[in-house]
Amino acid sequence: MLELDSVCRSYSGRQVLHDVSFSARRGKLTGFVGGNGAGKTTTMRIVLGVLDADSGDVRLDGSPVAPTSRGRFGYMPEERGLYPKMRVADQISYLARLHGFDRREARRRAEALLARLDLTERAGDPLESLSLGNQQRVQIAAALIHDPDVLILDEPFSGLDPMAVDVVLSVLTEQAEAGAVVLFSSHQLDVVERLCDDLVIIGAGRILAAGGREELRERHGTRRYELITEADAGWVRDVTGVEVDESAAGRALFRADPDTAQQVLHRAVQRGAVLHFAPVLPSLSEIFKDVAGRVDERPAAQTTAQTTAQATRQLEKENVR
Ligand SMILES: Nc1ncnc2c1ncn2[C@@H]1O[C@H](COP(=O)(O)OP(=O)(O)OP(=O)(O)O)[C@@H](O)[C@H]1O
Repeated sequence: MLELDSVCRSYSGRQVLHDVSFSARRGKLTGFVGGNGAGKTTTMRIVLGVLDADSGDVRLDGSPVAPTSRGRFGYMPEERGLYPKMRVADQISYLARLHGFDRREARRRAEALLARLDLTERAGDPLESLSLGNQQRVQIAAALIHDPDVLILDEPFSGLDPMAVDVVLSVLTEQAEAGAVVLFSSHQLDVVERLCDDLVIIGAGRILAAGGREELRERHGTRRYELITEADAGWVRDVTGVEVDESAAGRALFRADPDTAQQVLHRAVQRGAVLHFAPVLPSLSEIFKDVAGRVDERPAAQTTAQTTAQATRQLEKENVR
């Protein structure tokens, strides 16, 4: 498990990370979500050791990350750093050689990985002649060439078409299933929601929420209920304690406490056949708005202390699990 514990960082006296604490489990895909400037890249660079934290710790499997273990880290940076004029396969096998593989093994690894990423046909072309989406797949190959134990990717899915997302996802999932930590940042909440097991939400340099996807959906946001009946469901609007968000003919999507929701169900049964009744958990974008909104509403002086306490509780819960 990769753990960050109270990591702080400032640039020129301006603090951009405030007691950042979270963990990413081996075998799982962990999505690191936040808006522009939230602190994702800074956090990832600290994990990789290319940037120092002002305070706090980064641990892998309970021990501080040593420079030698960082050799088993793979990184796909936000600013893509490959050689535009070099042929794709040459580039990837060159990186493999830098990781210590002999020429034959480096070539074998490069070919296998490019095939896995559907890039065999482009293996002999200069990188710059590929579409941006295909260049991005090459970047992913570069991060994976040495079978990293910890894989950190900055926006790996941005700019990929849905088929490419699926290809990259299956490669990352294989890496996680082989026991790696896989942490990637993204702005695309819908993509992260679909792909990740675990989520970490950061806003203005503070961890706002962290945990398993379903656990977060249970814990945050507004729980709603969906009722579909054969009869008209317009009467739901008149039930005390109910706020209807959407209604059409036999369907109502409403907010209510659990007891009131049960009352609605009983009344619906009395009125006719109930085709469907179920709680609707919030989407990740609803959770994101909920937790980000709550931070914005806090007085500035309270924010750090409260968020730290919240992040610590989350970490404790995760350690218990
Ligand atoms: N080298 C730097 N010098 C000064 N400030 C920096 C530097 N790098 C980042 N920052 C600031 O630190 C904050 C966090 O930036 P960071 O790049 O970590 O965010 P991010 O979540 O990755 O954003 P994005 O999604 O836009 O890439 C921002 O306010 C940014 O302006």
